[in-house]
Amino acid sequence: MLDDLFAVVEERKETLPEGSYTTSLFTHEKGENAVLEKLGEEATEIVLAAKDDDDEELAHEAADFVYHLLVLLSMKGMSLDDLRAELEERR
Ligand SMILES: N=c1c2ncn([C@@H]3O[C@H](COP(=O)(O)OP(=O)(O)OP(=O)(O)O)[C@@H](O)[C@H]3O)c2ncn1[C@@H]1O[C@H](COP(=O)(O)O)[C@@H](O)[C@H]1O
Repeated sequence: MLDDLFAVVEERKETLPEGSYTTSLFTHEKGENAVLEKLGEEATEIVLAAKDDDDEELAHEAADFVYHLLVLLSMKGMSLDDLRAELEERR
């Protein structure tokens, strides 16, 4: 599932379809700073949701965070394999 989402992100980066939120992140319309800001905001929202024991909100914000993290990895020319390799090293 993460691989499917990452493939969509990579496809948006390649084709830049109009009207796509992901496209707006890969262009000057929003750009890398917007992705970094979102990650910061969502990290805070994750912490608050956890503190409030709000599972629904926690899942919502975690999903937002993961999506923006995949966009950032793609922006940096990285992939899920880089993440997997790092996690594997820790086993
Ligand atoms: N997973 C996501 C995804 N998660 C979050 N977002 C967008 O991220 C934006 C910013 O999130 P915010 O937290 O500011 O927005 P919010 O949820 O309204 O605000 P809060 O409630 O969190 O405060 C919103 O416009 C969301 O729509 C996403 N946009 C796209 N995707 C995936 O990417 C695919 C391609 O999307 P497009 O590029 O738009 O075609 C989609 O089919 C989805 O699978």
